[in-house]
This record gives sequence, C-alpha cells and structure tokens, in this order.
Amino acid sequence: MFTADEKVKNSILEAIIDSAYEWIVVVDRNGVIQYMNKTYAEFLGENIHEVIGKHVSEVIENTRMHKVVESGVPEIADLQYIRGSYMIANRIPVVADGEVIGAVGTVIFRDTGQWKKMNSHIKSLLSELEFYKKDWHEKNGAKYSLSDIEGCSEKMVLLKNQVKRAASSDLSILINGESGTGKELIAHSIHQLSERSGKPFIKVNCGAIPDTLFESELFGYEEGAFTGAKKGGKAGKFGLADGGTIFLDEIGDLPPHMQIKLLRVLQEKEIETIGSTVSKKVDVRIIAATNRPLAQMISQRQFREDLFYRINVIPINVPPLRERKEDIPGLVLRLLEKISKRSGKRIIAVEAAVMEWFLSHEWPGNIRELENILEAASHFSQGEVITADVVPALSHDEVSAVQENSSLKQIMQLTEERVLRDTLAACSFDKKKAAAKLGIGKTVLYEKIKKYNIQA
Ligand SMILES: Nc1ncnc2c1ncn2[C@@H]1O[C@H](COP(=O)(O)OP(=O)(O)OP(=O)(O)O)[C@@H](O)[C@H]1O
Repeated sequence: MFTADEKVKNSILEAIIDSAYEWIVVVDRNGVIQYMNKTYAEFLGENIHEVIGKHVSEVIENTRMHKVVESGVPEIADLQYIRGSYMIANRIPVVADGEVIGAVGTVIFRDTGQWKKMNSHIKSLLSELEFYKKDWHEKNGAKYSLSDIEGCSEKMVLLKNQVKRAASSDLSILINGESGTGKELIAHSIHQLSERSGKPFIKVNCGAIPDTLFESELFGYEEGAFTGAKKGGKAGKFGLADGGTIFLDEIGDLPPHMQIKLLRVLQEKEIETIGSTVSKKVDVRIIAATNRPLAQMISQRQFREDLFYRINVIPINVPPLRERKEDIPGLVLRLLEKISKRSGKRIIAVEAAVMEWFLSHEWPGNIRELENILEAASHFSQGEVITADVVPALSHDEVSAVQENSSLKQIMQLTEERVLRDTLAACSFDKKKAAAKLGIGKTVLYEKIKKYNIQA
C-alpha cells in the first residue's frame, strides 16, 4: 500500500511522464510492456490499460525493445516506421545488479505538426537515397531475392524449388510467362542464390534498345570509334556483367539481325568492342525472359532456332495468377506492405467484398495488375482498409462481365441505370437537381426511377 505522501509523489510523476515531450514505454526482461504513457497509447490507437502485459512486438510496429533487452546495448536516435511515419526512437536497457532487467523506450516528435515536418524531410532524404540505391542496383546488382517472391500455392512452391536448383548450376535459363507474372523477380532471385551473387547483375531490355544503339549498348565502344563517341569510350553491358549475370529481358523482341550477333557472343564467349581490333573474353551467365511464344516464332522464322537452344537450357515457366488464386490473399498483404512503405500511407487490408472480387477476377495483367489496382485504391482510401467503392476496376469489371453475354439493349439499360444511381446519389436524391444534371424532365426521371426500382 502507498502512503498518502507516496500517492501524491506517484501522481506527480505520472503527470510529468504523461505530459512529457516524448512518448514512453517500459518493458521487462521478457519484452512485456510494464508501462506506457497515455499519449503514446493514444497515438497507437490502444487502450492504456490493455497494453500492459502484452509483448511489445504485438503493440508497436517495428519495435526493437525486446532486442535491446537481449543485447543490453542502447540504441539512440534510431529511425522507426510507425503507423505510416518515421519516428526517432531511443531504447535504453535498464540494469540492476549488473543484470538487464528491462528497457525504457522513448519516441520523439509526438507533436503532429512537428513530426509531419520532420517526417516529410526524412521522407524526401530517404527517397533521394532510394533513387541512388536503385540506380546503383540497376547498374550493379540484383534487387530481389527468393524471400520477395510471395506464393504458397503448389505451383509456386514447385517454382521456388526449381529456382533454387537452377541457381546452383551455371547453365543458361529461359524464363517464360505472361506479362506481370514476376519473371524479373525470379531472375534477380536466381542471381542472388547463385555463386555469382557477389558479382554484377546487369539487365538488358532487348525490346527497348534502338537498333542503331544495340551493339554499343551491349558491347561498348572505344574512344574515337565514331563521331560523337564519348571521351574514354563506353563499357557495354556484357563487359559490365563480367563475372556475374546478364538478364536479357523481352528476348522475343530482339530483331533478327541482332539475334545473330547475340548468338555469336554466347557461342564464342567473347566480345568485340566497337572500334577495337581485339576481342575480349567475358564470363557471364545468361538468364533470358520472354512473354512471347518463342517456339511458334521459330516456326514463323521470327526467332532463330539456334539462339533458342542456346538460351533454353533450363526452361522455367511462371504460371499466370489466374492459375494460382490461392496466392492472392498473401500477395495482397505483401503488396500493401510494399505500397504503404512507398507512399507513407498505412493500409493494412482489403474488405471481404474486394477480396471476393479479386478471387473471381481473371487477372490478364497478373501481379502487376493487382499491384496497380491496390496502389490506386490505397491512394483514394480514407481508412486503413480498402473498401469496394475505392476500387475503380470493380465497377468496370461488372460492366465487362455483362457485355460478354448481353445484347446492346441490355448493356444500354445497365449503363442507364448506373448513371441514374450515381447521379441521384451525387445529388443526395434531390430529384429536381438530378433531372437538371442529366438534362431530362422530372417526369421522365420519375419513370426511370420506378423502372429500375431505385430507392434513396
Ligand atoms: N510472387 C510475387 N510476390 C511478390 N511480388 C511479385 C510477385 N510476382 C511479381 N511481383 C511484383 O509484380 C510486379 C511485376 O513483376 P515483374 O516485373 O517481375 O514481372 P514480369 O513477368 O517480369 O513482367 P514483364 O513481362 O511485363 O516484364 C513487380 O512489382 C513485382 O515486384
């Protein structure tokens, strides 16, 4: 029991802590919360009494409090991402009799205006950093690894095993799959898992290089090789990839006269820089990808058979999303996490109606289409859960579904009904206003409301 004097002292202490500039949390040696000040709990949307006794990782995103208890090493001014913003966190171990018995954590920038300002400053610095990191990775390394590939369907489990096996060999790989299925992600993962992972991963988009620049892009040129050549010359992609992996994306888009040049390099394993008289040995592993039917292109003489056999030593087929719909819930969570990080807006789930639609949609654009839809919806979303009204594709799909089996009359009626419903809702069911907006008389509007049984 506290004495009256102690009670006063405790109340004073509590008042000081609650009005402190920082948010405060205290955990015991097991990482279980023993204390949290009111403002912190409020910010987290938690009840102050309910958080006591919970493990800190259940309550605070990206926390490291329990790690500090384990390591006994203080962490000062660490950047922590909580509820869509970056905060600055300090974590100090509490030591008694030479033993760590818990930790105190403080987070600064609880003043919204202040942290918004700081947050936007940090975000702009981080996006600058991201830009340079991306640029560096594009030139020198693989961005993704196997853990970035979401999917627990049977097809994806088989695919991941195949990726692991293929990575350990040094043979050429051809990844086949529809657009947006994750072929590039797989190419990165193969490189990361291979013995070449410490060496460059260089991507070449075969469809995007103009014919006239193809040779200089791939093989480079010497200084003075032609008018306009850069001082010091230029290294080509094959030279840059030496020792590592070259990823030939969209190989089916390679024009025939370029196919023969590529075949020569693959056979002879040497390149001739433009303007040089000597050829240079290169050691690169080839991973190619395509969404075009190369076998059919061979029969139509659009793709060289000899080049096909050179690159298709290990074929990997990536299944389209419609054949592995059980992966959708996991993908949605993974992509929302990625989008939230990118935009700084916390979105954690989609409502049941949206998921239902996701599971019934055919996904012609595969995972890229899913990512784009989630990105647009999270932009318009008001809360942390995406609702059907912010998924534009959802209403569009209804129309296309009807169009497949309907007469023009039915489609026109459906469209008319939708326009009426939308306009009435936008005018808060003020029929005079809605009629004026639609450019029809009030009587006609009443007739149509009756016809479609539209109710306020
Ligand atoms: N299994 C997956 N798990 C998580 N994200 C994925 C997965 N597959 C694809 N993605 C994401 O979907 C997007 C498209 O993937 P990617 O660019 O690898 O597809 P692609 O098959 O190479 O497409 P294209 O043929 O059009 O070049 C990327 O943002 C990628 O990160």
